Amino acid sequence: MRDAIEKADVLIEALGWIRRFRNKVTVIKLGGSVMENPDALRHCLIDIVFMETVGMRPVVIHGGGAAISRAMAEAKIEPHFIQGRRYTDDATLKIVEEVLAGQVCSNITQEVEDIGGRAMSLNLNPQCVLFGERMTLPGENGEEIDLGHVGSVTEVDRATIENLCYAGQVPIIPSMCIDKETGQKLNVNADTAANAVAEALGAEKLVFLSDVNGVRTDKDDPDTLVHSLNREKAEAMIKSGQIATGMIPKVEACLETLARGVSKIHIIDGRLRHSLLLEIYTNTGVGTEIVL
Ligand SMILES: Nc1ncnc2c1ncn2[C@@H]1O[C@H](COP(=O)(O)OP(=O)(O)O)[C@@H](O)[C@H]1O
Ligand SMILES: CC(=O)N[C@@H](CCC(=O)OP(=O)(O)O)C(=O)O
Repeated sequence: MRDAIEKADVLIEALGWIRRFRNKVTVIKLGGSVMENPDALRHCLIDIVFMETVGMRPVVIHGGGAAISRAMAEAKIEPHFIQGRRYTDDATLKIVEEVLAGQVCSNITQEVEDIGGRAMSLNLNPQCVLFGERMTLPGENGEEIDLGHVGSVTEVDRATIENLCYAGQVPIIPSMCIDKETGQKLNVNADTAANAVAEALGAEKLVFLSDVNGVRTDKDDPDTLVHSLNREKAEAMIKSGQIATGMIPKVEACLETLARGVSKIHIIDGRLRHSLLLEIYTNTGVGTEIVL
């Protein structure tokens, strides 16, 4: 009986949060690293179906960097990353599209349906909701670094995403966009895509599900988790090399998005069972909160 009462207590604790986030959009970025673990992915998707069922409006943006690199290895193409972004030539773009807009997006959509939720894949064919333009990165001496077919999102089809949400469907969006002027498909870093969508939708929350417990001062030591990270500290950690690889675009994009009005951003461990529910529906904060 005591166990049952404790379970009911948990539901009551969630009640306030369920009310607070009812009808509010939360953008969830599913990192490729967490999707490498099918059990972890399944539990993340169960949490997302729960959120939708209790009236939240979850929107999923997914990456798939590890799966792309694997497919490239099979095709004997060496991946090349510049400041956390994949240099994308024609052959790489073809693989990115097959893996992200094809396999990964379909797998997530199918799995949400298998769990009992409703999902809609917004891959490029036939429906694209992310539009953008080719981007470059600034080099050390002020020159522009070319990344090939890599883009940044400049326009989000908000109406399509919101209509799906309000019809009880979870939109599943791969991190690719189309350049409206040229029709060219572009590879987008999934963290920057998630930030663009959160900003365009005026999301209440943006949550990154990764394969680490958050930002750490020593990237290999989970005990060095930084619970709250502001711009000054983030910039210093990037400069010193403490924040490296894929964590750089994630943190940079989060700081930009906060400055543009999304109020809550968290990086949490998608491998920790129910980390998403813990973050949203309990008083136990997990991971790193990014603040201005
Ligand atoms: N300071 C840091 N704290 C935590 N992780 C870091 C840090 N610096 C670099 N990383 C790396 O960033 C990775 C997460 O980014 P990324 O590989 O892009 O994953 P995801 O697929 O979840 O976006 C971690 O697995 C870790 O290796
Ligand atoms: C331009 C660029 O780097 N695009 C990424 C898109 C996928 C991604 O970001 O996946 P994760 O979230 O798993 O890292 C890439 O090609 O890997």
